[in-house]
Formats: sequence, C-alpha cells, structure tokens
Amino acid sequence: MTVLVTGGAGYIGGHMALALLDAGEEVVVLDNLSTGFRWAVPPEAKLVVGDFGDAALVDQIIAGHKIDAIAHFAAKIVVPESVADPLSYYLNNTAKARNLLECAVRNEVRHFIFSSTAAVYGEPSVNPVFETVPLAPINPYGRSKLMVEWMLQDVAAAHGLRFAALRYFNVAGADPQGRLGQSSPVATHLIKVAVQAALGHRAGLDVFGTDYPTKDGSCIRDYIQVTDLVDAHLLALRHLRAGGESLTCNCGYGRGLSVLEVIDVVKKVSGVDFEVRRKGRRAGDPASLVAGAERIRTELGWSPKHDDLNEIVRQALDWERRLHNRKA
Ligand SMILES: NC(=O)c1ccc[n+]([C@@H]2O[C@H](COP(=O)([O-])OP(=O)(O)OC[C@H]3O[C@@H](n4cnc5c(N)ncnc54)[C@H](O)[C@@H]3O)[C@@H](O)[C@H]2O)c1
Ligand SMILES: O=c1ccn([C@@H]2O[C@H](COP(=O)(O)OP(=O)(O)O[C@H]3O[C@H](CO)[C@@H](O)[C@H](O)[C@H]3O)[C@@H](O)[C@H]2O)c(=O)[nH]1
Repeated sequence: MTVLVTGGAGYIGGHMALALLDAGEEVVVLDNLSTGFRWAVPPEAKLVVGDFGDAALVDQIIAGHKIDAIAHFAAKIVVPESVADPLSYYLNNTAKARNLLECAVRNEVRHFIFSSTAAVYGEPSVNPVFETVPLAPINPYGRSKLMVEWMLQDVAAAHGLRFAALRYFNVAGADPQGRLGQSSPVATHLIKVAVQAALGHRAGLDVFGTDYPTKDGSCIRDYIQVTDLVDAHLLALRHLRAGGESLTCNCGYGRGLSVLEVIDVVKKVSGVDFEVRRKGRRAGDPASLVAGAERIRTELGWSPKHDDLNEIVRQALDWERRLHNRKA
C-alpha cells in the first residue's frame, strides 16, 4: 500500500514523507513546489510535480500506485496573506480540497489525514482549548480549513471514507537526524525568525504586541516539535487502517509559552543576544492558544518525545546553519 502525501515538498509534509519511509511505507508526493522544494522530497519517495486540485492527475496517481491513504498537507498557510487575498485561500485550501475528496471517493481511497489548524478556534475564551468548544475562526485561513473539516464529516457520513483531522498548534523544530527543517526563506514563524536573528541571517526580531492580557504581555502559544507531530499522523494512519472511527484531535503539548519566553530560550541556546524590538500587535493574532492535549493521547496513544523547547530550538538552529551553508 502506498500513501499519497500532498505538500510533501514542504516543511511538515516533508517530515511526514521521511517518517513514512522510515516506517517502511511507499510514498508518492504530489506538490506544485509553490512554497516547497524539490530537494526536500526524500529520494526514496516518488515526486509528482503538479496541483492536488487537478482531478485527472490525482485519479492517475491513485490508480497507478495503489494508494490506500491520502495525507493532505498542501495548502497556503500565511494568515495575513489570507486576510489580504481571501479568495486564493478559499480556492487552494477549500475548493481544491473538495476536488481531492471527490477523487478519494471516486477511487475508493478509504483513509484521509488532514492538516487542520488551531486557527479554527479563533480567539478562544478559555485555554487550554478542547476539541469540543464551538469553532469560531477569525481569519480566512482558519475558515478555509474549517470548511474542509466540515466536508470531511459530510463525506465520511455519505461514503466509505474515514478521516483524521489533526489540528496543529505551532509547529517548530527539525528532524533530529538533521535531514530536514523549516526551509522557507520568507517564513514568518516565531522560532524560525528568532533563530535567523540569532545567526545574523536577519536583523533582529520584532515582537508583535506586548500589551496582551498574558503573564508578560506577549502572546502565548503551544509549540509542538515537527517529528512528534508526524508521529501523531503515523498513529492516525494505523488507527484508520485498523478500522478505527474518524476523529478530530488537537496536536500540541498543552503547554503555553510566551513570545518573550521563546526569545529568551533562543538567546540562551544560541548564546547570541540579538536585537528585539517591541512593536504593535499583528492583525489576526489571538492572545493565547494552548491545546487541550488529552484526546490525542487517549484516542491514538500518542506521547511526545521532543517536548523540550531547548531541544526544539537547538534543532532549528542546526537546520538553519545547514540551510545557510547549502545556499552559500
Ligand atoms: N506550520 C505550522 O505551524 C502549521 C500549523 C497549523 C497547520 N499547518 C498546516 O500544515 C500544512 C503544512 O504546512 P507547512 O508549514 O509544511 O507549509 P509549507 O508551505 O512548507 O508546505 C505546503 C506545501 O504544499 C504545497 N502546495 C501548496 N498548494 C499546493 C497545490 N495547490 N498543489 C500542490 N502542492 C501545493 C507547497 O508547494 C508546499 O510544499 C498546511 O496545510 C498548514 O495549513 C501548519
Ligand atoms: O517575528 C515574529 C513572528 C511571530 N511573532 C509572534 O509569535 C507568535 C507566534 O506567531 P507565528 O509563529 O507566526 O505563528 P501563529 O501566527 O501563531 O500561526 C501558526 O500557528 C497556527 C496554529 O496555532 C497555524 O494555524 C499557522 O499556520 C501557523 O503559522 C504570535 O504571537 C506572533 O505575533 C512575533 O512576535 N514576531
């Protein structure tokens, strides 16, 4: 059996391709390389360069490779961009996901793993936030993803497909073996940006908002290491293949860290006191977002192995150095 990984040339999908191959699975990556990289796809995986919304191409891949599961990572992921250009998010993340689901149904692919996001919660009134709270995304990115969760529920009810919708909190770190990491030159993620500042690859860091109602005024997030995250996908795949019910789970540690705390750890681990500028709030940022993290442990037996922020930052630093050297 073969797993189709959409977005497998990107950050998280690339780690998933590695993890699947490590587990002895066959992997086909479908990626249009809009933000991903050809070199990020492991050589043992087959790479098809194309669009996951291209139904004829997806039909052909499924038929040609005995695909029994689709792990759907491909998406546009930048929240402020989704505010400025919502229709491109509803096309890429929602409308094309509908086409992909139609292909899955038509070709009787029974298992579907979807990269959802904590952005479906919007600005939760209580943290940690559990899967059962009412969903109220506050930006087009979150809405474009929530609509896919709804489609999955409806498709699962009507057809023989079962799904795992995994709501990632803030993904960080890199492959512990140093094979891959976050590679986008324009990434906006806090740990990535802080590490680049520490290595002198960008001039310092702006803290977006220090007047939030939090312990130190900066935003609180739940940072999950990328290998721990893809482990959850392997467990979800096993669960679905064993006949388990569809499920929706938060993926986080249940631990809130402030922006300023993260910056302190990056400074400590790197040994560099880079410039930090206190700026105004960034549009669309909720004050706190921490996972209620029990369901994934009880439903899938998941337990994290890399939940130490020092280790996560070390991995991100190591990867950033490698990336810089490979470009040089
Ligand atoms: N990074 C995070 O912190 C985070 C948090 C929550 C959810 N997610 C979700 O995880 C998934 C992966 O995110 P990432 O951080 O690896 O992003 P990424 O940009 O590194 O990867 C996305 C990949 O999808 C590909 N892609 C985009 N549109 C495509 C299309 N139409 N056809 C084919 N390929 C296409 C890109 O080329 C890229 O390789 C996304 O669905 C994202 O919404 C990420
Ligand atoms: O240069 C920076 C970058 C970020 N931040 C702050 O750091 C926090 C985390 O920001 P970021 O790393 O950009 O992540 P989020 O905006 O929380 O979004 C991430 O996490 C969400 C789920 O929680 C996912 O849906 C998104 O795809 C993913 O980018 C926020 O308070 C930002 O304002 C800064 O202060 N300075």
